[in-house]
Amino acid sequence: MNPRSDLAAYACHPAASRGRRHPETPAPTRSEYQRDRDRIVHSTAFRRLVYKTQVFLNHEGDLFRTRLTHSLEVAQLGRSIARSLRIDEDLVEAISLAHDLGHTPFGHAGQDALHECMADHGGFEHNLQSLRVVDRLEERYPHFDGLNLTFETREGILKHCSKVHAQQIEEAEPGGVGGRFLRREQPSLEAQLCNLADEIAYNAHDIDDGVRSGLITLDQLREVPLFDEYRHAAQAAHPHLNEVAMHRRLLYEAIRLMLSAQVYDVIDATSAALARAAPASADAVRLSAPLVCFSEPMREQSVVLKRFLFKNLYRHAQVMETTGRAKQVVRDLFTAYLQSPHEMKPAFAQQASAGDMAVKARAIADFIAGMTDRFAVREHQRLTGLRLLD
Ligand SMILES: Nc1nc2c(ncn2[C@H]2C[C@H](O)[C@@H](COP(=O)(O)OP(=O)(O)OP(=O)(O)O)O2)c(=O)[nH]1
Repeated sequence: MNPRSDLAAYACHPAASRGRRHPETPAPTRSEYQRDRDRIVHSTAFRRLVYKTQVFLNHEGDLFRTRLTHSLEVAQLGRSIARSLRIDEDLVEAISLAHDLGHTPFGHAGQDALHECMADHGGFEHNLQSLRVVDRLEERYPHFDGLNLTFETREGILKHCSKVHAQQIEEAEPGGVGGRFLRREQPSLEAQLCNLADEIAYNAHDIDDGVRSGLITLDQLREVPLFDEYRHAAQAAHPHLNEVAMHRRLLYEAIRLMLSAQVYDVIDATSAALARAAPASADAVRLSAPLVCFSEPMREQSVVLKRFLFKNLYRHAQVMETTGRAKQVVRDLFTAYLQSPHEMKPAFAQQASAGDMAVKARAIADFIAGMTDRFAVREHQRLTGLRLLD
């Protein structure tokens, strides 16, 4: 091991990685986690994120977040916190950029519909699918499937996992990334940080996209104390932002202040938790509760913001209406490929015809999950003659 003085003892040190499933010669100039990050950025699944829904369907507007811009924002927030905590920024970046690779087209609507279609075949879950993408579905290297990422990046990607799935992963890969769910252990600090950065990022950008879309208003946001506090701070510091023509800048400034406050809060609360727990190694952070955390008041405020977004944006009638049509597209695609697997790309068609019903269903789920929104819409039109989404 080659300890790096910029990293704390509790950080994941790349030279002490638990390694890759297929051994490879180390890169001459890059750390193992840099190499993971680079593999993710060059993957096909990563490029597809640009045309995948975060909340608003991809065709609804060019300026809304997509899974790609969301992942970049998570990486940005994660890296800046990681540097302050002296944990590995490259690992945080790799996990952040890969955490949503398994998302279906049409965001939560697509995932829910695919989960229903797969009810008799083990279901569908985007976290498991993200791992499946980096472990199996990417086809880029001569001697292995997937990207052959390090244990630490793969473990960070698998944010949630049921006991049943964890057991299956553990049987296939003893001592692997499923084990911590069976032992009820937290992952590395880098992975813990990505989970929180994900939440901070989407809470902030969904306010921005929600107001941009007109589905929520600045006035409504008065009921969210976290946002309201920084809106008032922005108005007090810059009175000209009260003019109606300046309201977009007011929104940005309030979000900017809110983001900064959350970042500093995580740094302070986590530093205090680390000081109390005093973990002497990367393994010593694997406790039952996360060490990367908000302070209690910030956590409570963040929950209020989340609830507001859920009620007023994610369950808005207009979002629900497109959600219904997006689910129909996914269900119809699944039915069409079940009847005619040869309509899929050859690799998936071949897979579907090579096994029993469960193998066939999984091949169809993999094919659909990999689609971008617009590819799914076009494919649906080709197979059904209907255009449900424009
Ligand atoms: N349209 C819609 N969007 C939702 C819903 N629930 C969450 N979202 C939005 C909020 C965020 O922009 C994003 C977060 O979803 P993710 O799938 O990335 O995170 P989630 O916490 O559901 O899963 P995760 O813990 O990351 O595995 O999706 C929903 O029911 N409908």
